[in-house]
Amino acid sequence: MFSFLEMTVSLLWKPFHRIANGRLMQQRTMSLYNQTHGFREDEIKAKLQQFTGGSVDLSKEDDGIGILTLNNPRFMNAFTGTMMIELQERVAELESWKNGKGLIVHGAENTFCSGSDLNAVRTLSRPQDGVNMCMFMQNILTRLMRLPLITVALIQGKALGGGAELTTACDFRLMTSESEMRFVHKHMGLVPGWGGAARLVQILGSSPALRLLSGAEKVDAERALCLGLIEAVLPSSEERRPLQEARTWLNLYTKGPPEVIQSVKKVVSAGRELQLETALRIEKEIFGTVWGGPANLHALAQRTKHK
Ligand SMILES: CC[C@@H](C(=O)O)C(=O)SCCNC(=O)CCNC(=O)[C@H](O)C(C)(C)COP(=O)(O)OP(=O)(O)OC[C@H]1O[C@@H](n2cnc3c(N)ncnc32)[C@H](O)[C@@H]1OP(=O)(O)O
Repeated sequence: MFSFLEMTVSLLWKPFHRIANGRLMQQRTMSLYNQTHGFREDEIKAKLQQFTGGSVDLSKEDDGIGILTLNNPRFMNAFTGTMMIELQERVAELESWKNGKGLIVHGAENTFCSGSDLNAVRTLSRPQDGVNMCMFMQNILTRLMRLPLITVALIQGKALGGGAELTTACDFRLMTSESEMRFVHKHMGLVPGWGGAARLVQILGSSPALRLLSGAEKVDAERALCLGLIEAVLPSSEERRPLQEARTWLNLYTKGPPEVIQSVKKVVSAGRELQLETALRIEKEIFGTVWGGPANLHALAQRTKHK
């Protein structure tokens, strides 16, 4: 089974870059699981629709930074079934955001997310229901991870279970000093199912990942920074200022035209997921979409000195 980017390489690279970019986007949105894996998306969505409450809100700002808010604070922003479906819809919107450069994922009312809604989990207790929900969320979080945007999880309060897994699907994580991440799955007789284990190993290496999963250890901001799980501990812990601090941090990496920022993320995604030669070919093709482009020609005309 070819990965979405390896299939991209097999495409004839046409001189009309917009066609190529369009195909790149199409490949990016291809799902990990489909009917050949026994995944019946309509069936799982019909089940998830029964578990209502909360919302996943998206604000696409003029500066190219999106704010994705997990909004179910009465229940610590736990993911209801309808929130899982809304997350899929928001990710699809972001995949086609031409002026997008960055995304901050956070929770409402000073806490991140406490994982799946346990009321839904108790009802979806048949093994196949769990596997179907797992494939549904892995499809979404893989598409989130592959967005051509620089993504940051802003962790305030608690990121537990699937909430902790969601943070690993972002490029970066920022925590406030009183926040906590915890992969509690072992205490539920489970392992991560939304892809959090595989991504945690990629982020930390297998030994630290095994400790956090087998110990279901509380990870505070200081320890997360020491592990390399987060980029920075934000100075403020009250409700609203951390979001501004996260925007300021993200702005350090999203200065520039959207097409350039998106291309930077695409070449890094290729290097992160693909065999070297395939990644090199993708890099070459993405390079071809920006070489001689408006940003490149403007920079050349400026005789810029990078002091
Ligand atoms: C693949 C992973 C995925 C899965 O297996 O499907 C999962 O993520 S499973 C869920 C894993 N998450 C948890 O087990 C967290 C459970 N919650 C807690 O441990 C605590 O609530 C907390 C998050 C540490 C917060 O504790 P506290 O500050 O004491 O607040 P409360 O416990 O009173 O919570 C307030 C309110 O919210 C409800 N709540 C919290 N988390 C969930 C949840 N995941 N699902 C449903 N409801 C949740 C909690 O029950 C309280 O409601 P009331 O009891 O009605 O007041």
